[in-house]
Amino acid sequence: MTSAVSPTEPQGTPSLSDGLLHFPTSSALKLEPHLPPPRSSPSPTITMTNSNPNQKPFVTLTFATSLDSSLSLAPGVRTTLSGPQSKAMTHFLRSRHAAILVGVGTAVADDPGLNCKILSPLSSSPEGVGNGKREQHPNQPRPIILDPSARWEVSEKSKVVQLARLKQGLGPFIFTAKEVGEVPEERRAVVEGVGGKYVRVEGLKLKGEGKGEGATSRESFAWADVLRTIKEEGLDSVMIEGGGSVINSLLSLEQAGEQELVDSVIVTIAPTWLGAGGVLVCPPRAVGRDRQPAPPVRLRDVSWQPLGEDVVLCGKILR
Ligand SMILES: NC(=O)C1=CN([C@@H]2O[C@H](COP(=O)(O)OP(=O)(O)OC[C@H]3O[C@@H](n4cnc5c(N)ncnc54)[C@H](O)[C@@H]3O)[C@@H](O)[C@H]2O)C=CC1
Ligand SMILES: Nc1nc(O)c(N)c(N[C@@H]2O[C@H](COP(=O)(O)O)[C@@H](O)[C@H]2O)n1
Repeated sequence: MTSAVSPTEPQGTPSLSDGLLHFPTSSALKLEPHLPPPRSSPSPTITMTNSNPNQKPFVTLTFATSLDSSLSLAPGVRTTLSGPQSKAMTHFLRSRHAAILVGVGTAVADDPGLNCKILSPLSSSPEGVGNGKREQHPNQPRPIILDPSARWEVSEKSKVVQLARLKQGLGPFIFTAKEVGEVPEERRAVVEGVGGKYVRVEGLKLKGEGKGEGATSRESFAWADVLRTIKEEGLDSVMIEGGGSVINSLLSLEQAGEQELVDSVIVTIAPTWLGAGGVLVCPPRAVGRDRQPAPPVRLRDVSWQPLGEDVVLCGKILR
């Protein structure tokens, strides 16, 4: 971790007095080959459904990791890994995606804002000399929370709700296996009151883990169903931020060569070891038909960009 920064403390950013972040154009240009096409207009408050729902959205897998592949010190502990410059990079990515997806574990642990705090390009410089005003970027991503059993106790106090109320972000779409009528009425009212909604995803599967005594099962959507639902909501691109269970389940599909869902991978690597007990990015190793380990997943078209004390790795999954 950086010299003066505690990983569990909120960290300083290259923000100006109003909290807005600046990401230099020169750094943004280096990311361009790894991004979806620019969004033409700000996200509408009411999303239009897509006329061609059969394709999937552009999928960017992006997260910040330590040198020992940890996303956080422990499950449920919000942990700062990105330094100021790479944090600004993440918020730039948020301006370039129609949606941002996290699992309910992250929503509960982090109470995230899931908005974009990048300065509007109309402000044209950190000092705001463009149109003379300093404004937040107009392209806000739609927060999506994967919450099959609707366990997230979203309320007026949730950061994502507060930001949407202030028009500094969009209301969340909560992907659940529940019928909308089964979701507690007060939570539904909060979410719908800021332009969000509960979205029922079909095709929930029970995944068994372990055998015999102590075996558990957990509910999981097929990723193809999640992505199709995102596209049907009129959202053409999604950045998948975490946490561990979301990232590992997505990577395990790529690892097994079962499905090719991820278009781009953008990882911030921070110069720190979080130690044992963290939430790891470590997908299960794929096994071939002969029961031997399958070739591991690798990135191609790789680029590395130092940002402050971190390095940002971009690539595409080698097919
Ligand atoms: N460093 C970073 O960039 C990030 C760090 N984090 C950290 O990760 C930790 C949370 O990670 P986890 O505990 O693994 O929780 P998680 O955020 O991955 O959520 C797990 C839950 O999401 C749901 N889920 C996941 N995959 C699903 C699927 N295919 N279908 C349906 N539902 C699905 C399930 O309900 C599951 O219990 C937190 O400590 C958080 O701070 C989270 C995001 C980014
Ligand atoms: N890029 C990045 N760097 C870190 O150090 C992080 N801890 C995270 N976490 C992700 O960002 C969310 C919190 O940020 P906001 O409140 O939404 O601004 C958190 O929930 C993770 O998804 N990311």
